[in-house]
Formats: sequence, structure tokens, C-alpha cells
Amino acid sequence: MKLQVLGCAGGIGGRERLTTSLLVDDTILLDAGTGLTSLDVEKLARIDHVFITHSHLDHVAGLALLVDAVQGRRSTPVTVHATERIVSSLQRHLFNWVLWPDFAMIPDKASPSMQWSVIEHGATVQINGCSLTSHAVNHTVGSAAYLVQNERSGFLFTGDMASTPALWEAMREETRLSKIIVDCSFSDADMELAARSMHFCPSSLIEDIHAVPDAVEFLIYHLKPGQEDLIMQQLETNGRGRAFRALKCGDVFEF
Ligand SMILES: Nc1ncnc2c1ncn2[C@@H]1O[C@@H]2COP(=O)(O)O[C@H]2[C@H]1O
Repeated sequence: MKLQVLGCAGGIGGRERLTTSLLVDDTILLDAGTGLTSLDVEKLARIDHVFITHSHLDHVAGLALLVDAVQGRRSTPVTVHATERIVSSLQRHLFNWVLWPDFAMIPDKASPSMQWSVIEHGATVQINGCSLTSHAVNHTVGSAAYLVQNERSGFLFTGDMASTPALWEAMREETRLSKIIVDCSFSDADMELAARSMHFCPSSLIEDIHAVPDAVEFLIYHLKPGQEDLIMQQLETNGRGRAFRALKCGDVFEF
């Protein structure tokens, strides 16, 4: 299983320019931020499944552009997986014919460019030897993390999140888990803003993950522009010996 980082920034204008989007084996996308814009149209047309963590624009802007770009190039709809709350938010607020056309009706309802698939927390979808399991995380209502695994190993992508003890408890059972891509958006100086906007800062992340085995590698994503070095420095200084690495656009991992 190949994981390609198309975008991982917590905003625009910082060291990493593109927002959250991860590509698995060319056909499965996790979140559809502006990172998706780095693919050409042939590669876009190969994406069969999109899993959405939550409905914030920096994670879904590319979804609107994707379903338009690939229409007429695919024989089947792009399937968009998310919790019921996220699906209904996207239908109501994005694909509502005002912000963007409803591509679940285009070119016609019988053979549309996209289709919705509700995946509730705890459910697993199997796609070409990959299993993707949704886990509840504390961010906006309905937010999900995805555990993505093949028969050998795998990774957890938390999406944006704040403290969620049940997630780390669930991960203790996952013996194939080798990497966790986790939000750490703000430095400790912005601890209150992190709490208000339901993100981690270094101290809250370190506290939350204290029981996760050291063998699991933490890759930090969603660093807010301009705070990248400070956040990584605070993680390193206060991380109780745990190694953290900043995720980068263009990173590729094999599982
Ligand atoms: N209560 C708030 N006060 C100030 N900024 C906020 C607040 N809530 C959200 N934000 C910002 O709005 C952004 C929305 O996307 P993010 O969750 O990536 O990061 C969020 C913060 O940067």
C-alpha cells in the first residue's frame, strides 16, 4: 500500500503550501484539500473513493473541483464516504447549487459524477485489499479519523482533532499500526485558541498520547503557517523522549 502526501498544511502561506489531502494507491483519497490540485486530470480520474474527516473548507475545497474535473472521464461515480452528519453538511452547504452544483445529480441522477456513502464511527470499508475504519474524534460534529491497513501494516490519519482518549484506547488494540498522522495546529502560546477551535497544541497532544507505544511513529500535520518550527521545537523539547516528525507535501510511505 502506497501513501502519498498531496497536502498537509494547516492553512495557506506557510512552509507547506497545500491543505490536507492524502492519496492511497492512486485510487483512494483521504480528505480533499487544495493538495489535490497538484494532480493532473488523468490522475484525478483514477480516484474512485474519497474519505472525508470533516466538512471544513481546507479539507473539502478540492472535492468540489474534483467531481467537476473528472466528469465525462469516468464510467462510474466517485464515491464520497463520511459520517451522516458530514454528508448532510456537505449536501446542504456546499453541493447546494449555490456554492457548487449538486454533482450527485449531474449529468443525471441515474449516472452521476459522485455518490455519497455513509460510514458511521466504528464501521470498516474494504477496498482492493485495504481496510478503512472510521473512529470518532473530538473536532467539529461528526468528525472522523481513519485507520487504513493492509494485511501487514497501516496508519491512522486523525484529521483535525482535540483530546479524544477513546481513540488512543482503541489504537492500543491495533497491532499492525506503524504510523499516526496527527494534528498539532498551534504552538503552546496559542493553547486557548487551540482549545476553542478544537485542535491540539504540543502540550495537549503529548498528554493525550502518553499511553501510545513509542514504536508507533508520529507524523505531525496541519501546522499553522509561520508556527511550524516553534510547534516542532516544543514537541521535541517536551515530548518525553518520543520522536515527532513534520509531515511534508510529496512524502511517500509504503506499508
Ligand atoms: N473561536 C475561534 N477563534 C479564532 N479562530 C478560530 C476559532 N475557531 C476556529 N478558528 C480558526 O478558523 C480555522 C478553521 O479551520 P481550522 O480548524 O483549520 O483552524 C481554525 C482556526 O484557525
